[in-house]
Amino acid sequence: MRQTAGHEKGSELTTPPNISAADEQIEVPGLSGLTRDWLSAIGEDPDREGLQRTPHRVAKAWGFLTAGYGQTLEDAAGSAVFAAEGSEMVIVKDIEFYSMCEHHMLPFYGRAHVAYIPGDKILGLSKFARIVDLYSRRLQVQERITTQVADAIEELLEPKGVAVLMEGIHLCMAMRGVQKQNSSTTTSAMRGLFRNDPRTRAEFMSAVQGTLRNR
Ligand SMILES: Nc1nc2c(ncn2[C@@H]2O[C@H](COP(=O)(O)OP(=O)(O)OP(=O)(O)O)[C@@H](O)[C@H]2O)c(=O)[nH]1
Ligand SMILES: [Zn+2]
Repeated sequence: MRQTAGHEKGSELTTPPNISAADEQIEVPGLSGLTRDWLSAIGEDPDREGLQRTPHRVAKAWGFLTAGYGQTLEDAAGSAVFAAEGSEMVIVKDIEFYSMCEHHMLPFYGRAHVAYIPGDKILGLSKFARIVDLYSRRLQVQERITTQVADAIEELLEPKGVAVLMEGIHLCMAMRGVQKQNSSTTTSAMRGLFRNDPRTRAEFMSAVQGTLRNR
């Protein structure tokens, strides 16, 4: 796996390892040359004015879109595990995500909803979004992101239950291939009480229901 250090980060190595706007400036090594070839392969002239800087822009954009490869769960969320303050369900909903499908390298995007029931530990709220980004910013399938987010929360918090629900729109199904503009895909991972107790699952589903696709 590519590491952040391979991104020619230079003096920025001292900055916190969170994904930030600075990551956008880091080119994936070697990608600009490949992008030049790609442009030629599709019949473009990589030297025409509008495309001259495109290989570098693409290499930077992909540095951002795949920044998750250079991060660990500890980097993303390890600093904000605290002693529990209660044992009621916590729901962080409407976390937008953007990812790239591993089959076509085209975007899919949507919203993630994450809930857990604490055991002895709780997590800083922003870290749920950081965990979603950590696993979205790679080549992915939606099911795997969903499972990885649930696994990560279990690993960090050992909670009584975890629920992750993701709704995604896949451009590989809209702008090419089957060309279905209105379909969306929902994936879920239910663990512990969310799997075993129908009332807990129902409480979560009703909390996130209104937010599902209506756009
Ligand atoms: N399960 C799953 N499938 C996905 C995801 N993203 C894209 N796909 C699917 O991956 C499949 C790849 O199918 P293939 O038949 O190998 O590729 P293809 O000929 O380009 O397929 P079409 O998209 O049907 O034209 C397609 O059905 C995509 O819709 C995802 O996140 N999860
Ligand atoms: Zn695809």
